[in-house]
Amino acid sequence: MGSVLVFGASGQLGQCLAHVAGERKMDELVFLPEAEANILNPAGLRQLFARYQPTYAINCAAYTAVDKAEDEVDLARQVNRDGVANLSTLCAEYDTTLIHVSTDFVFAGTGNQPLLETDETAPISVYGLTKLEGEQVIPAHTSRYFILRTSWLYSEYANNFVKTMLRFGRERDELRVIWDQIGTPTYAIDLAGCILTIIGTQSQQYGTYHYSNEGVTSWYDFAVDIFELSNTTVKTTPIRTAEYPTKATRPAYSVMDKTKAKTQLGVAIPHWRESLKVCISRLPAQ
Ligand SMILES: NC(=O)C1=CN([C@@H]2O[C@H](COP(=O)(O)OP(=O)(O)OC[C@H]3O[C@@H](n4cnc5c(N)ncnc54)[C@H](OP(=O)(O)O)[C@@H]3O)[C@@H](O)[C@H]2O)C=CC1
Ligand SMILES: Cc1cn([C@H]2C[C@H](O)[C@@H](COP(=O)(O)OP(=O)(O)O[C@H]3O[C@@H](C)C(=O)[C@@H](O)[C@H]3O)O2)c(=O)[nH]c1=O
Repeated sequence: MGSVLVFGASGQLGQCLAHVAGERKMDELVFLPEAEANILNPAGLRQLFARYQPTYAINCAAYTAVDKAEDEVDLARQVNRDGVANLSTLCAEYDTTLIHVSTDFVFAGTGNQPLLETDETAPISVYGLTKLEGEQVIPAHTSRYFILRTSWLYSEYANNFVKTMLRFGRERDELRVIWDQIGTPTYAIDLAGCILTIIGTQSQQYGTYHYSNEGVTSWYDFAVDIFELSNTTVKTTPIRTAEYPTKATRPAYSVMDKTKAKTQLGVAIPHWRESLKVCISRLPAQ
């Protein structure tokens, strides 16, 4: 096995990949934080590809500030589209398989049935639009790619909804959380495991996949379970999206169907509540 370059290594998913690669004793991964590999710098990227001749490139680098993206359209597009194009070009040139991560926010979220990979995309936010544009540039350069669309990532690393809720639970008397946005949380450790399974099995089932944990919930119900599993007592009130105004609009329904990932990649997917228990047990008690 040749080397595996991980871009955006200091973000949440990058750190989860380091965790799982350590557990699986996969020492071919090279973790590249933005300071060592800016995906907007083609010359710097080229030097890395020339030096490592990677078999795989995993792209965890992204502009993920959903509300801020509404005001920083150009920057979001540069990172989420142009950076992906830079990586795809080099992957084609160096015979490198690209594993890229995308989002449920490529969908409008107006339906009520689990979304298939072939369902129509229609993003309703700048973040979602630029992530879709990133998906679309890849096949123009290479056919050896995996695009994994995931949703509601959380883990013990970096900033995420679980850690925000636990902090608010300590700091506030009452929380108001949206209950009319429905989706599935994903433990980023499980997603990292899926990515490393693709590499470990040298899968050639290229294409676009949905990968979240199993099950369905709302942000409100997710918050209630976070508090229950962490023995946190805080009044939590369900509210409608309209009562929590944000700059970006989020999909109302973004549950994804994972049949393709389970059958073609052979990955087992835990239920979100089981994975949440694992994450909470690993977070330091406050
Ligand atoms: N977080 C979530 O809930 C979800 C995330 N996703 C997708 O999953 C992937 C991983 O997300 P996650 O780990 O949570 O996100 P993070 O925001 O935690 O990590 C993204 C990383 O990318 C880095 N980065 C930004 N710009 C560049 C650049 N030009 N060159 C190199 N690195 C850069 C960031 O560095 P810095 O912090 O220094 O800017 C950060 O370390 C992304 O593609 C995201 O779109 C999909 C669904 C849900
Ligand atoms: C903090 C907070 C959030 N919310 C709502 C707002 C929002 O609808 C939802 C989640 O809020 P957050 O800001 O944590 O997460 P958000 O940035 O919307 O999360 C998204 O990030 C991008 C990167 C993705 O790709 C998506 O899959 C999704 O995970 O919870 C409340 O209702 N009450 C609260 O106190």
